[in-house]
Amino acid sequence: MMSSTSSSQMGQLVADKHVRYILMAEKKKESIESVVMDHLRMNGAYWGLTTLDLLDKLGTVSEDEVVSWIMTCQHESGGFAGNTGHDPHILYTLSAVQILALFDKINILDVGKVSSYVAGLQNEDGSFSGDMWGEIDTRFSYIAICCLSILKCLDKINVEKAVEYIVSCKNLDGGFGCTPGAESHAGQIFCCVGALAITGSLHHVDKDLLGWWLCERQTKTGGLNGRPEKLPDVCYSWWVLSSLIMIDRVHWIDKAKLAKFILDCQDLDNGGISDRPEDAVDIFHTYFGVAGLSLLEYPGVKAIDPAYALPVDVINRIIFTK
Ligand SMILES: CN(C(=O)[C@H](Cc1cnc[nH]1)NC(=O)OCc1ccccc1)[C@@H](Cc1ccccc1)C(=O)N[C@@H](Cc1c[nH]c2ccccc12)C(=O)NO
Ligand SMILES: [Zn+2]
Repeated sequence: MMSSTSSSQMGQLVADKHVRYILMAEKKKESIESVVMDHLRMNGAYWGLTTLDLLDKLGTVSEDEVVSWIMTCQHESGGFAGNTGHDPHILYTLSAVQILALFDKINILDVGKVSSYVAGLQNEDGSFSGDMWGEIDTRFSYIAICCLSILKCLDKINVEKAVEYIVSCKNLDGGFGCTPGAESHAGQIFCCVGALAITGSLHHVDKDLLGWWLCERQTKTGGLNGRPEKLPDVCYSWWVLSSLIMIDRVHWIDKAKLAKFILDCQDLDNGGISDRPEDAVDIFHTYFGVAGLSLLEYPGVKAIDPAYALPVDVINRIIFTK
């Protein structure tokens, strides 16, 4: 395709190209990468649709088509699978609930059934398993708390025990790991800080100690990495930045340099954003790049809630209406 971009577009968000990239990806169901990601399709739908909404283009997709596909992924247990006919998992149940929230269609759910599926995954020690096979990870604590909060059913779990378990995963560096004693990782820190923020328990976080670990993630390129000595990656623009915002320490990083890093990861011709400059783009990094720019208040991108990972107008509609 002839390159239609001008040099002036360098350092600018080519929003329309990203919209077209996402809509094309939706259509290319049989493409190799979509087959590989087949079991994650519910996550992929959440990434693509939330990006479209952040760019104010959710209206370009057929709501009925998406919603009816989502419902074909619901299991009799109430949980959702990553694709039609696959096994239910807490990961995909959150994505399904988040997509329905985008379309203001939570009301088509049997909320009791979905919330019982999620609440049923809480263990004696307050932790959460991802599905019936029992794997435990603080990622699942976040997913359960975020999902039940959107469904207004947090009373179905033992929130105190859930918080107690998350705090038991705090490390001496102020960060959090996937289980008690596990190494701090930006992704797990987002999950634990997000869950504590939603449950009003951020007093358990040492904001200066954790803020220091997080701001140290910024490399000389302006990009953020997930652990010391690692390469920067656009998706950490979400895991690290949303955590810094939730603990009020975002002024400790250079926001302009981070925005430039994200913009330099765009494919200016075909749309999409990659994990780092010159790499192949994918839906996952396109979402986390646009969401990162939203957290940086980039012009033309709607505001996203750092804890719920949904547009602020969607959260306001849920939290402030009965
Ligand atoms: C399975 N995934 C991953 O392992 C990615 C791989 C990666 C991308 N860039 C560097 N590595 N890593 C990843 O998601 O790590 C984030 C994370 C967050 C919290 C705990 C553990 C890991 C990616 C898919 C992927 C695979 C390969 C390349 C690009 C995307 C993925 O589906 N991640 C999921 C993990 C996840 C699902 N639900 C969550 C809720 C909260 C936090 C994370 C998730 C995600 O971020 N969904 O929104
Ligand atoms: Zn990444």
